[in-house]
Amino acid sequence: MSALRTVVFVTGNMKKLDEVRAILAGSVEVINRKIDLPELQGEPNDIAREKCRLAAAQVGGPVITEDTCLCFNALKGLPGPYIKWFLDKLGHEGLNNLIAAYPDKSAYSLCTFAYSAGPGSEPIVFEGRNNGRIVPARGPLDFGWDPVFQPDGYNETYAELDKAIKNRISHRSQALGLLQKYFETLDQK
Ligand SMILES: O=P(O)(O)OP(=O)(O)OP(=O)(O)OC[C@H]1O[C@@H](n2cnc3c(O)ncnc32)[C@H](O)[C@@H]1O
Ligand SMILES: [Mg+2]
Repeated sequence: MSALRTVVFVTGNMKKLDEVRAILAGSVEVINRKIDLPELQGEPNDIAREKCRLAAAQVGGPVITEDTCLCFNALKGLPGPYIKWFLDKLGHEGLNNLIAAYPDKSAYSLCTFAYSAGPGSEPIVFEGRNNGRIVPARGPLDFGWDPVFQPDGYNETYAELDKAIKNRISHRSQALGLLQKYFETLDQK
């Protein structure tokens, strides 16, 4: 059997780290570096790439980074990459209020992982997306906007779902599935 691949994941968010470790368990060993990286404004893809370039430069070696968006269709994709600040300022109720005037409560969670082989090496991005809708908060309050996002096909919010189910269907697990496939192609070289 080949040795586990080890990768440095630069994030300040320990809940993300827990999920990434759970999803990649048995295939990739994840080492955390907690560096607060500045984040660009703009499109999710560009934000994710730039975050990864900065992380690779700081770490001086191969890294992964991740940027998560929560996009409301009634608001043409906003708050998107700015969800962290909207959630901080408005809370779960405020997120619901943002779209109170719109009949369309549909939303999607979008996760963009970026991998750089090291400083100067152009990041490669892997996107995962899960459709759902915004609901009044239900379930444990310990991870971001999980209580207000109900994925399509489920009667529970992300927060209410068993962690193993969230980790099977989430934006994050879909993006990591693509990253794992990419790592497999590297292993074959
Ligand atoms: O250091 P980084 O990796 O940037 O960590 P962060 O917490 O700043 O994360 P983002 O910049 O990607 O902002 C995403 C926001 O969405 C939250 N979030 C991320 N993934 C989530 C998930 O799966 N469920 C609920 N909330 C999530 C997270 O707590 C932030 O408030
Ligand atoms: Mg961040």
